[in-house]
Amino acid sequence: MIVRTLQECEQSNRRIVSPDGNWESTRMQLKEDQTGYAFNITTIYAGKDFFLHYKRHFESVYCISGRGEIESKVDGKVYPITPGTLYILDQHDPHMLRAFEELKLACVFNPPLTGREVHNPDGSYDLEAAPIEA
Ligand SMILES: CC(=O)NCC[C@H](N)C(=O)O
Repeated sequence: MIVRTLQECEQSNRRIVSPDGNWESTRMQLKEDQTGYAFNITTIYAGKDFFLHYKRHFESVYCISGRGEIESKVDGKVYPITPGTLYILDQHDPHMLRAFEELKLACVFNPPLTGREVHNPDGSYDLEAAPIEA
């Protein structure tokens, strides 16, 4: 069994701040845990509006707090994000993410993140980013 707290993870190199200034994410569970998926607590900063496209990952995102929306760039549909909303990117869907207020999100990735992923210019993550201790 592995037990970690958000507080201890936030105070370690598991907390990644996006260089584009849009978000930060605390990587609580990673590939090195050998479970086949990763679990992160992500904060999207208020007012941010940006493009994401996980070409090599599936992601499920559960809203804990805040208010925003997700727009599919496949069909243009817009879905509100409020506490209790889960969106599942099961088709590697390109999308816009908008935070009207700061969003606190619980995010699961398959395949698992390796540690220091930040977005490529095309909105994707690489499959093997540097580990957190790098
Ligand atoms: C919702 C989303 O994908 N935000 C970007 C950060 C990501 N959740 C991560 O933890 O790397």
